[in-house]
Amino acid sequence: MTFDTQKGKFTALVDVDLKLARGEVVSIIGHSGCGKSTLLNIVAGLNRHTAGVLLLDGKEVTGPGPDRAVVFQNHSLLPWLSVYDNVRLAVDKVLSKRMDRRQRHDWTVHNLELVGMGHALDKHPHEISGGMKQRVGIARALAMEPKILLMDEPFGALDALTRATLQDTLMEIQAKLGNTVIIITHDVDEAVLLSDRIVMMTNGPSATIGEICEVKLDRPRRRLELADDPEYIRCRSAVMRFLYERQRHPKAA
Ligand SMILES: Nc1ncnc2c1ncn2[C@@H]1O[C@H](COP(=O)(O)OP(=O)(O)OP(=O)(O)O)[C@@H](O)[C@H]1O
Repeated sequence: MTFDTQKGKFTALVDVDLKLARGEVVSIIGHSGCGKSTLLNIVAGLNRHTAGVLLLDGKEVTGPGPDRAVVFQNHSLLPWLSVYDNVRLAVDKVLSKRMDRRQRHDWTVHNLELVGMGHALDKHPHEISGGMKQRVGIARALAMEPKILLMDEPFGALDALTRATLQDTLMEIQAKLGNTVIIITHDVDEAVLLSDRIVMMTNGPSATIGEICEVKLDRPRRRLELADDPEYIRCRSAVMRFLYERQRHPKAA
């Protein structure tokens, strides 16, 4: 991925070769500015990659589409619409050919209930907490039945307790629905807790995949039980070593 900038060409990513299995949860971790969002935006179709190819179910994708829904760090809800209408808008846009009005209503409510927001359908974004807004954002993304759920630091702006609750919600939903998820995070514990694989990016410019850690922990995962688990500790220190030993100095890397 090369950007044209005022100072000339800037190569953000090179040779990123990654294949996800259906139902897999993969997190992307790396220092600030290494190109995580750029990579996610390529998958989302928001960035047009300048070389290489992106395949989904064997077909090339070249732009955004409802088969890839994004949850951003800052919810991106429409402030003038209720919680219900924020999700309903996406449902109407994506599913009106397949579902009649009644079904679209039920589907909207169902997805909000799935994330624990069934009690706040008529509230507006300014009336609910940051964690609740993220829940609505996740409901909106899930309601589009994407093949891949793309999450760009979805819990990064939340306090630690709310973050933990939402991580648990995400794991419960993923266990139920089998979603394929790519999640960007800065949080090593979050990466180990949520992921089947952790993709560690080298520092930019010309960032690439440095290492991949496979997390061989059974599901469901419970954070308290994991703290002393040898596999948890192994993955955690593998990521820490990568980030703070090998990729510590951006220039040298
Ligand atoms: N549209 C653009 N034009 C020029 N350069 C860009 C553009 N988008 C991103 N970059 C550059 O690409 C590099 C990667 O940016 P990106 O936002 O993907 O990093 P990141 O790993 O997501 O960072 P952070 O963790 O801080 O969010 C940065 O050097 C950034 O300045």
